[in-house]
Amino acid sequence: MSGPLIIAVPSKGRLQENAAAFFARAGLPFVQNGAREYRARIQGLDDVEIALLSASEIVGEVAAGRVHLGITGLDLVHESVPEPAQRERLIHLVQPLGFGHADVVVAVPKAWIDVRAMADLADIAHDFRARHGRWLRVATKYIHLARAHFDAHGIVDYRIVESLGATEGAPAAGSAELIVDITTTGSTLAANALKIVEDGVILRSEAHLVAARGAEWSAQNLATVRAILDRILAEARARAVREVRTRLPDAAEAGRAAAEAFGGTALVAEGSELVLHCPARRVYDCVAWLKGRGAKTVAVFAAEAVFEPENPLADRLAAAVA
Ligand SMILES: Nc1ncnc2c1ncn2[C@@H]1O[C@H](COP(=O)(O)OP(=O)(O)OP(=O)(O)O)[C@@H](O)[C@H]1O
Ligand SMILES: O=P(O)(O)OC[C@H]1O[C@H](OP(=O)(O)OP(=O)(O)O)[C@H](O)[C@@H]1O
Ligand SMILES: [Mg+2]
Repeated sequence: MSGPLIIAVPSKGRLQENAAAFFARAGLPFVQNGAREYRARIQGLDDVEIALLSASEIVGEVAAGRVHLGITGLDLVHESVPEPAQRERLIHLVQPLGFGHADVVVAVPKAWIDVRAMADLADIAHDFRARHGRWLRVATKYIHLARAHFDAHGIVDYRIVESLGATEGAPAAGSAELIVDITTTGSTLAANALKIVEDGVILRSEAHLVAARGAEWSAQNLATVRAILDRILAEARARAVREVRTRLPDAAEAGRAAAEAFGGTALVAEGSELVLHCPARRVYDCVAWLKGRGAKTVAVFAAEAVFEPENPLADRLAAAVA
């Protein structure tokens, strides 16, 4: 028998709650695995093991092929495996998850009124060195992302000061002149009197489900991952549709026309019975249209899951790890 499918999920920090909620929504709730706090299981799936790690450790585990799947931020994926060809070879992006949005940005003191774009920063960096006899210092934990962006803008007169926390405080503390860090609402930057440089957005990040191309994927692991992705997709599809039920004398004809008009699907259109799946955002247009055709009672339901025969996420993943 092959080993379990291992999924690494953030155990702390910004992504933890959302990651657990994401699996729970798909009907895949975590249950604690006895006394081993850093391990959990998914209820009902015996051949899955959840490894609870920090978001940054997860990228390393995925890149090394020690886990099959992981949830982590795109910023960490790019920072941990900066070289594009290598990243492509090691990590398959299964799906963006719609949470954990954060931009990696270059930010300078608001008081630097002459610095608006990266080009201004290049001028300042050069002058700074001539004037102070030392390099401009950039505080960051995104060392590779910062270097690549500075390179791309032809900035060479600077030095990176590695920061492991409270990076935004570095300029005021005098340990660096500017920073590269993530921001979401901008409030931490504002509180520290920093502003984003115009072309200083290095990466727009979001939490992703990622797969390890270098892990050992047994046929059983692939089947399990397909079952998991089936449920994830079914939940996402369900959120996007409403089920509309009614009776009409010409249900078959009305079903065809409604499906075409609203971009939906007629699930049942026989005799006088009509069951439609309609995009959620168009559901009331669809109801009005059915009433216009003579429908009396029209009932609208939210679906819990909508399973379809095809699973493009699982197909792409299988191809990526083949
Ligand atoms: N303010 C934020 N809003 C939304 N997502 C964020 C925010 N800050 C960070 N993230 C995302 O969550 C990831 C993990 O950040 P977080 O600060 O939770 O990690 P951490 O637990 O501090 O990790 P470590 O201790 O390894 O640095 C980030 O890399 C980013 O993708
Ligand atoms: O733009 P904002 O909405 O203000 O968010 C940005 C801040 O959030 C993150 O820090 P976090 O609170 O996770 O603390 P940490 O640095 O200890 O990880 C990030 O490192 C920024 O400091
Ligand atoms: Mg943080």
